[in-house]
Amino acid sequence: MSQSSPVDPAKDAAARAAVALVQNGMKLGLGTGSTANIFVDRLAERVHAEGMDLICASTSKATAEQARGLGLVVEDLNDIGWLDLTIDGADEVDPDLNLIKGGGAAHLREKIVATASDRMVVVADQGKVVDRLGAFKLPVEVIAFGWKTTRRQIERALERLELADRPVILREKDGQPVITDEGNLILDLDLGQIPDAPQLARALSAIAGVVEHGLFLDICNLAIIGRADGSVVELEREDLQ
Ligand SMILES: O=C[C@H](O)[C@H](O)[C@H](O)COP(=O)(O)O
Repeated sequence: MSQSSPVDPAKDAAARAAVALVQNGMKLGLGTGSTANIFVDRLAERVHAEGMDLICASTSKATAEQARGLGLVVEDLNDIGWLDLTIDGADEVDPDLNLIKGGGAAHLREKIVATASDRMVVVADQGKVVDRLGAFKLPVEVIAFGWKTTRRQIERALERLELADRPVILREKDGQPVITDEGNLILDLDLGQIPDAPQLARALSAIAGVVEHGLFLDICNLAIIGRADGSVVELEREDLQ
């Protein structure tokens, strides 16, 4: 996180509230993206102020570099084994704490880390809260080999789910395909609205060439939503059942 640019107060409020959940000795998953980056900054401040002893697993090369640069201990998930808590951002959060993630192309590692954790907590600003998932284009990580065929299979699956003619777009940056940390491509599904997220998740996971989609269903335990005035609202799964 660059400290030269002003920190978004809503993201900062959520990040600070999340740092308070961290306990000494924890094995902690670190997310990816601008809100997760602020969390890592605030976490490092507390770790140094209090002499905390943490071991972190990162969801991306970028976050690992940031965290190590701030003096945090980052180890391979294989060596850590299981995590107490993961804190990560999200692109959309619905009322059941289902998420769309992957706007930063990191959702594959993010899902592995989140599901290897006792708890996953999302930090986000109010703008990420939606009634129904799908306005944010759903990221799907695919193998580069035969990716156009995989795209066609995705389009066919969408047709079967009565989501025909929704654009499936290869993500590019500076005119080049975005390559994930795992060396794959990202297809963004412009769905507008997702009527049945579990059904879509199953359909995408069944396609050869799809590595992972950005739907995080029944994974998040708590969402800390920051507001511009610096206040936060906490949405817990238990509250919603
Ligand atoms: O791949 C990226 C991640 O899923 C991010 O956590 C997500 O895109 C949210 O990022 P930000 O906090 O920058 O909005």
